[in-house]
Amino acid sequence: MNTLFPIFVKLDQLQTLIVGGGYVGLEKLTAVLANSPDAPVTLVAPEIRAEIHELAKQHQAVTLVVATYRPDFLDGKDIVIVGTNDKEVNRQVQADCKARKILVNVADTPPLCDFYLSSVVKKGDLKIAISTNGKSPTFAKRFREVLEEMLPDSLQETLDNLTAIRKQLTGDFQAKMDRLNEITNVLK
Ligand SMILES: C[C@@]1(CC(=O)O)c2cc3[nH]c(cc4nc(cc5[nH]c(cc(n2)[C@H]1CCC(=O)O)[C@@](C)(CC(=O)O)[C@@H]5CCC(=O)O)C(CC(=O)O)=C4CCC(=O)O)c(CCC(=O)O)c3CC(=O)O
Ligand SMILES: NC(=O)C1=CN([C@@H]2O[C@H](COP(=O)(O)OP(=O)(O)OC[C@H]3O[C@@H](n4cnc5c(N)ncnc54)[C@H](O)[C@@H]3O)[C@@H](O)[C@H]2O)C=CC1
Repeated sequence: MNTLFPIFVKLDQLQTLIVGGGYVGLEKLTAVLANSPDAPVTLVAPEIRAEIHELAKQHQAVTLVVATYRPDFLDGKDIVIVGTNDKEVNRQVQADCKARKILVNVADTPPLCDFYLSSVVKKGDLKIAISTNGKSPTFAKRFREVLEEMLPDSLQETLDNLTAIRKQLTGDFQAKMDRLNEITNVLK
């Protein structure tokens, strides 16, 4: 049973720290910015890949720090993603986060994660997050591609129309809900 509880987090309003500036750091920073381009993210590592420098240039709210991890990097942080090539460092960051009640993801160590990243399907304002409970990230990626292919671009128009109708509807909560259920019945 997949007991993970999915939520959609407003990273724009939170402070994120990524520890590690290699392939994993790049992958996670890319995932964050693809969803939340203006999120304030600090990435710390003694060596930072050129692609990460490129990304940081395109996203004003990203700060790169060339340094080895120290616990004070956690000051003021809400969420941490760690993926260095030093397992001891990863474990230390995780322990420091737990002590401060900061949510932490250790990229290649599921048991140490408070949350997992998901595969994300996007069609305009519609966003679908996929989890395989850590069983197969590759399946999640492929299934994302299938759904992306399947969903029509006109979905955004549908959502915009429904927003307009939703704003115009009068009556009590139940009446509005009944009307919206009726209108969207065609989607089934
Ligand atoms: C548990 C989790 C924790 C977390 O990282 O958050 C985790 C863990 C691990 N990933 C590993 C490997 C790979 N991960 C990917 C890709 C993605 N991994 C992502 C999430 C997650 N990965 C979380 C669970 C998500 C779920 O429930 O499905 C995605 C969805 C989101 C993202 O990372 O942004 C993103 C796809 C995004 C997209 O394209 O849609 C690929 C494929 C590729 O890169 O093409 C490979 C190689 C092939 C393979 O192994 O499948 C390994 C083995 C490491 C090793 O062998 O050393 C572990 C550790 C382990 O399993 O023990
Ligand atoms: N590359 C991949 O797609 C995957 C990698 N992994 C594992 O994840 C780990 C990281 O992989 P990569 O990013 O590819 O490694 P990498 O060698 O490209 O990068 C490692 C990064 O960690 C940083 N680092 C090392 N010590 C640090 C410290 N004390 N504080 C802050 N940063 C520090 C380095 O400066 C570098 O930026 C490896 O152990 C690898 O086995 C697991 C799954 C997939």
